[in-house]
Amino acid sequence: MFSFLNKNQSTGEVEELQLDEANIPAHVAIIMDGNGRWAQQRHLPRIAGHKQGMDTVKTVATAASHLGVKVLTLYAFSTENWKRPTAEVNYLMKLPVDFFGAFVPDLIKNNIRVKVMGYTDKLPAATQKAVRDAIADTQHCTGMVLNFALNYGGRAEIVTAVQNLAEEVKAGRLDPSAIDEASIDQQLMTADLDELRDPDLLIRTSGEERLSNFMLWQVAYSEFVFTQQHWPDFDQTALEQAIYEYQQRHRRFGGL
Ligand SMILES: CCc1cc(N2CCCCCC2)n2ncc(-c3ccc(F)cc3)c2n1
Repeated sequence: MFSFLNKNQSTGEVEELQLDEANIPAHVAIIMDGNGRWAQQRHLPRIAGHKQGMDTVKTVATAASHLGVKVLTLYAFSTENWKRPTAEVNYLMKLPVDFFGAFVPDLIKNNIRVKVMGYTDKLPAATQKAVRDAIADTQHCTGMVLNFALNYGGRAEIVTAVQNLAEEVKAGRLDPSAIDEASIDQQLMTADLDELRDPDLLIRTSGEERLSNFMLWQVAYSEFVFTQQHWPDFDQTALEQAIYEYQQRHRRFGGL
């Protein structure tokens, strides 16, 4: 059992809650929202929120790994984020470079492997190199997979999958009647996660209750937990609270 202290929202009392170690979600996906608002509330530039948010990535990845999560997917940059101010996009594109220098040694100590899904060929060369280095330097790790969604969009992912299948049909290698859910699963960017492709739990921080084009196919059966704190304020306790909420919905009572 993992126990943690929780402030009861209705009574205000602090209570000790337990997580069921046998019911930890294998794949947790997080939409890391609220970085800009966190900064603005402190009269800081928006990029200060992104920088603080990167520290939260390390805290939450370490906590998830210790809890026994097998895949942690983080929505770091969407295909829509290119519309943000140029200065902010340029800053964001440097974060994987900073991450690689600052956090990869700690990830290796925690046996955490970095994976990235998205249209990374559209990223600046220095960003692509940092991503390749983070993947290469952690590929020997056998613990939790830390999967960054980078220049990722759920609809674009499905369009690419359909285009690939259409090419197979056009080449005479696939009959349309043979296309099923498994065929599409195999064309998605999560295919190499095998039976851990689909998030068991999707968390979105900062109060918004939207998917924002994230893993649209894979979250078909996921539990959604929306939390109020901005991503830079998210921490191990917030993760434990979200998993506790997930477990209340997935009460197994000893069954499967
Ligand atoms: C390129 C956009 C971006 C933004 C970002 N933020 C900003 C958004 C939300 C808060 C977290 C910090 N992070 N944090 C880690 C990475 C990262 C990505 C790939 C990789 F291989 C290693 C690290 C990252 N990438």
